[in-house]
Amino acid sequence: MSFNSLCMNNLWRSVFIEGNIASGKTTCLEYFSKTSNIEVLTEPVSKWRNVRGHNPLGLMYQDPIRWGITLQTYVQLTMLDRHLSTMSAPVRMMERSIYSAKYIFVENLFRSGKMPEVDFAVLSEWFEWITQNIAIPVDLIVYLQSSPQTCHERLKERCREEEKIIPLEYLEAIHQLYEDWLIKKTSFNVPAPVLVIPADDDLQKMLHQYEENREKILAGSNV
Ligand SMILES: Nc1ncnc2c1ncn2[C@@H]1O[C@H](COP(=O)(O)OP(=O)(O)O)[C@@H](O)[C@H]1O
Ligand SMILES: Cc1cn([C@H]2C[C@H](O)[C@@H](COP(=O)(O)O)O2)c(=O)[nH]c1=O
Repeated sequence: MSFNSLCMNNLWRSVFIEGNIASGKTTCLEYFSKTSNIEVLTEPVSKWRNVRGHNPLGLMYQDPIRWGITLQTYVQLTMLDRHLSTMSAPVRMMERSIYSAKYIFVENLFRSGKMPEVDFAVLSEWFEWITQNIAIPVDLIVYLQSSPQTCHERLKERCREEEKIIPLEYLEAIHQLYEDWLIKKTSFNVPAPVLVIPADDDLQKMLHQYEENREKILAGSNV
């Protein structure tokens, strides 16, 4: 689809790229960032690692019961900021969303007993207020569906300091929450159609899959 036809038909599209930690989201976005007329918004992980000299991501992994609420409050704010920023191209591809922050990561902390009930209640009130009062545009969710084992391998290879202590079981829990949300659709509201891309393959095969799905992604449609 050409830039002109997208603009003329007022077809501005917002696509979330979802998936487990180290499933390949950033790599996928880097690939599409080479395409003109696509705006790519990666996750603000650098902010989560450094807010005014503090590292809430690192603190959360060290002591989730104490610092989970701190990280997740900041994740929610920075995601909302990303969602509400003015689009600079007819297609926006954004890494994760305010939805996955809540439905996957906050949920996982709470279910695993690592977030006190009062912290979960306060975050939930914030989340519900935001999503009921502020329009968050989304046309399509692309789910990079990878096995927790693959993610574990890639995570070790990437070697982000804060994540060195993540065990396979953590990735399995995140995987299950993603599957319940986006595949089985049994846990939470899914705010847009879902396009599933299997993501265990090597890089070359993944690039091929991205090409095969390019038109759907540009059109913001899973059919
Ligand atoms: N298809 C792939 N095969 C092998 N390694 C990959 C593949 N895609 C990404 N990687 C590597 O795995 C690590 C995590 O990828 P990344 O794109 O950062 O994942 P995410 O953004 O989902 O956390 C990086 O080191 C990246 O180079
Ligand atoms: C959205 C979100 C993320 N995190 C953590 C999980 C990872 O350690 C990083 C994000 O890295 P990725 O390679 O982009 O998956 O942030 C979190 O703890 N809570 C969240 O809501």
